[in-house]
Amino acid sequence: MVVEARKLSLVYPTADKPVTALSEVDLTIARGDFVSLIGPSGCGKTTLLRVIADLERPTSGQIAIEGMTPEQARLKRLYGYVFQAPALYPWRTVERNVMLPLEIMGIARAERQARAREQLERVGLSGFERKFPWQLSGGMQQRVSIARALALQPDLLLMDEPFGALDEITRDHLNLHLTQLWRATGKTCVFVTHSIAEAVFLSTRIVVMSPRPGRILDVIDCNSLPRERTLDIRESPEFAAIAHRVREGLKEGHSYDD
Ligand SMILES: Nc1ncnc2c1ncn2[C@@H]1O[C@H](COP(=O)(O)OP(=O)(O)OP(=O)(O)O)[C@@H](O)[C@H]1O
Repeated sequence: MVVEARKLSLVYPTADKPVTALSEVDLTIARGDFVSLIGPSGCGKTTLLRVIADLERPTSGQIAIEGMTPEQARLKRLYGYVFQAPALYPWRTVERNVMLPLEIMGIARAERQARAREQLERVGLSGFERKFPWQLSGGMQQRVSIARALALQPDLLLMDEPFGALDEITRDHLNLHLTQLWRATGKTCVFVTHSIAEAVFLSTRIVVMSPRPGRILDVIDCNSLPRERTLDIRESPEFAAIAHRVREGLKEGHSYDD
């Protein structure tokens, strides 16, 4: 298992009263899975992703990443993390943004550049190496941040609503791109989203979370959909059936506020 969490709880101590963000979460993620976390705003999706990434420590429960503690996994750079906003340095070119984590790791310049170019090609940005982030669209910037996460050659890719701020057409395009990239690389992905359609389109499994404190209400298998996904699968009855089950799960948690 790439991720194994047992009875994971996390309470944020705040000035007035403690906030329970996660409550007894059990989750296992196998190699090559694409798992989406979906749930209402504030239900603890980002917190769960941050616990996997060792950016937060759980208050109780256990979590292992490839059999290691999250800290060991972080130090071994087993994961790449893509944030909600692209978080690129405006004074660095696209290529030098992708090279930055490799620079920090002390990787030689030639290798850094080769890896950055390879990953930029993977996300369809060959030819943009020397541009600055502000010369690119929002969708392209987010592809740069995916390339940056991939440049570390992680086993696990953690993505926190990477396409949330983009228009629907760009989002469709990037979803298609991401599913192709996932198939080509065989990476394990954990993806936070608010969008039912996006979760169904991308995932092998969807984890439906309750409003705060975040608990897991349902884990939905998406393998009735073909592994190779094209945008037209969204018109299929299998797609509709899975989307329906996600919606029902969210409703059960009294969280469906559309
Ligand atoms: N550092 C913190 N200190 C105190 N409370 C926090 C902290 N970080 C998050 N919270 C609270 O914990 C709960 C879960 O937050 P989290 O960001 O994990 O939710 P989310 O599901 O990712 O939300 P969204 O979909 O809006 O991004 C929220 O109520 C949030 O206000």
